[in-house]
Amino acid sequence: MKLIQAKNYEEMSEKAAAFMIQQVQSKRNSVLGLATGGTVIGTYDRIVEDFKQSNTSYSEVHTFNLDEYVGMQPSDSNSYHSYMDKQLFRHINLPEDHSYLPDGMADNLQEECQRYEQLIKDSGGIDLQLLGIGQNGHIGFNEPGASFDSVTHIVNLTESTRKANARYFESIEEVPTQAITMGIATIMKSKKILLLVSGESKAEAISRLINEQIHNDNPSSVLKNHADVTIIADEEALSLLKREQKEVFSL
Ligand SMILES: O=P(O)(O)OC[C@H]1O[C@](O)(CO)[C@@H](O)[C@@H]1O
Repeated sequence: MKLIQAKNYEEMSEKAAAFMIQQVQSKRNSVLGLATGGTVIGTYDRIVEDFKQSNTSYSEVHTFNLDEYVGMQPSDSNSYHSYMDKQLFRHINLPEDHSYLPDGMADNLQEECQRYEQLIKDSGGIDLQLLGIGQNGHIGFNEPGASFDSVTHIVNLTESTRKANARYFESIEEVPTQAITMGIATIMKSKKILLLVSGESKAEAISRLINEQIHNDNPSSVLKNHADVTIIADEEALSLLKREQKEVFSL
């Protein structure tokens, strides 16, 4: 794992956008794995700014999102379909039929999981997967206890994740109880992984990822088994790590 330290959220977002843009510029038909949530919004903003000012083209790129809520219409403002459209897709020249998210409204959710996993395989696999991390160490919606062998599947969301995501809804009761998520094995098959971590609320999660043994109690710890992971984290997120620990991984 490599660690790139950033001063704050803005600097983390700039560095992350530069990393993603570099991927697309070096391989025009990159397959990108994308995440939702608060952490990655600044990164998408900067990718959009760059698109407006430069020649970076997304016309040959394909994207696969990590997850989507079960039982939520794509048109619902809280769906991850809506989030991606609002934050990124409508602002860049990514063809409409090049972006994929799981269909949380599918009649047969099991079949939908298999179909999604197959689509990723058929695309040639993900070149660069962007990840955030949950306070409990989740990646995608792979909650503590998730099997490291899991592929795309349906999950029951933990109370802590529903609480953390309730900020986007009127009340916690409205937060869905299930989601479809890429599994840990799906994520680990990506050729490169970029993990973004920002703020004090994630300090414990990143400290556990670096300090603890690899165990499925902490899903993010599996990333230590991947050959090409870059973490971009800001000072608040790194506040529980000692200087020597940061230096071991720093670029
Ligand atoms: O960036 P946030 O909002 O803290 O969320 C962390 C992670 O949890 C999720 O919301 C769950 O999938 C991811 O989308 C995100 O990367």
